[in-house]
Amino acid sequence: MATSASSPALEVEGLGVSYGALVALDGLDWQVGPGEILGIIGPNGAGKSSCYDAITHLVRRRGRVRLAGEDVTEVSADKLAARGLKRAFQQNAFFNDLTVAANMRTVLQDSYGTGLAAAIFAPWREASRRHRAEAAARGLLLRFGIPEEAHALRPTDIPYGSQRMLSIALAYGSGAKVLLLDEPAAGLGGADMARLIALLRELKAEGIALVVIEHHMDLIMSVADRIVVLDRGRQIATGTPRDIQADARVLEAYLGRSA
Ligand SMILES: Nc1ncnc2c1ncn2[C@@H]1O[C@H](COP(=O)(O)OP(=O)(O)OP(=O)(O)O)[C@@H](O)[C@H]1O
Repeated sequence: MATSASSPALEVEGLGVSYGALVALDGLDWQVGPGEILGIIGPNGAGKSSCYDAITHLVRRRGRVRLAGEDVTEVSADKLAARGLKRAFQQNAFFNDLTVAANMRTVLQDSYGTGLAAAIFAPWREASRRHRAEAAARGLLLRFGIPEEAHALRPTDIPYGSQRMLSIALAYGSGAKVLLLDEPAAGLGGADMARLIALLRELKAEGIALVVIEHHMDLIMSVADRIVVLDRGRQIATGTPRDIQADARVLEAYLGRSA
């Protein structure tokens, strides 16, 4: 069996999804390594989100999924997250009755929680853990570019750019080996876009494997190491941003469709 040191961080082989008679995805084969950014692009309805649903085991699918060389095709979504495969969704998903800081603490709970017995019989330990959880949440929020003054607010009361960063921070949680991002740049303007690009490069430098679905071509062409192009559920091209920009099949998929 392949070792995790020599294996891709995430690999899909023959990945396919059908919704009833509709084949939304067929025969996808790609991999992403630690410290690499893989872009996934394609026209609306090409199958990009279905690809994430298939990887994270939210839909029935064909093919294999491997995480650090280990076949995880049959592993459930929550266990995949525990193994470091994390996903941020296209729509921001927060606990809206909690503050930004409390949202962050909630996703860190598994790493810092003590359980009921400890809370009752060793409350000092619980207090110390809570203090560490608060410090960790604050540190993560700052690292993801969410300023201190936003921490006590509700997520929907902070600027939209910070909401997008918060959704990535919540997905990252206590750490990720592979991070799947679905249109992180949607709705972002200039300064927020620059902040996002800097963050993606930081996560890459940390050795995280990033997979980024994106419609924003300038962003994906500037940050991705390689790009997979989907069209009508099929992987029509794979290569560097330069290869992809020169690929006639890609231009055809985006521009040349007559029907
Ligand atoms: N739950 C579902 N039930 C039935 N069909 C679905 C379902 N989810 C997606 N589809 C269909 O599968 C195809 C692929 O959809 P998907 O959302 O994966 O594409 P996408 O590339 O992410 O699109 P977009 O860029 O618009 O988000 C589309 O034809 C879509 O209508």
